[in-house]
Amino acid sequence: MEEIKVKYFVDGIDELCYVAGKSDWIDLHAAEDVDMKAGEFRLIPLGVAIELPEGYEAHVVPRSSTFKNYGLLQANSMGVVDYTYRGDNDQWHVPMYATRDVHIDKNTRISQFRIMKNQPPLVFTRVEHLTGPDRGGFGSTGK
Ligand SMILES: O=c1ccn([C@H]2C[C@H](O)[C@@H](COP(=O)(O)OP(=O)(O)OP(=O)(O)O)O2)c(=O)[nH]1
Repeated sequence: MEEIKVKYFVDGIDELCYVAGKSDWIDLHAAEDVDMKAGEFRLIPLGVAIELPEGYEAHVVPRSSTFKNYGLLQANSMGVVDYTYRGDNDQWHVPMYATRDVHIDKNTRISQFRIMKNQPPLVFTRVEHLTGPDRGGFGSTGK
């Protein structure tokens, strides 16, 4: 098992828990009570900073039930936590947009994350033409 250091910014939220055999995504908790009005945007603190293993990043997405239960949409669709975001003050947050008035209790599980290997270093070379077969452009395969 990979050991990962986690700093908790507040008391009263559950510690991160890897549930073997169910899913390898790990739930994240709101670190404070949150009240939002319909149409409001808020950066909700998740109460943790995490020292990611070298060569990894984390992807943060909503739990499947978050919209149904709270009417919240993650404003950046998916959060990317870089390997370099790993210091004492690098608390994770989730940007949320409220589609209705909502109250969320501190410690509510609103998001989930997993870690992913970084892609290899890339070099981009400008060319006039590509050598691959043409697929027909955006939206060309059907309705
Ligand atoms: O949903 C998110 C997305 C990002 N982050 C943190 C981790 C990430 O490493 C850092 C910066 O994110 P990113 O590079 O995507 O944002 P930016 O808008 O380009 O900001 P920066 O100027 O800090 O790079 O913010 C979160 O806590 N939650």
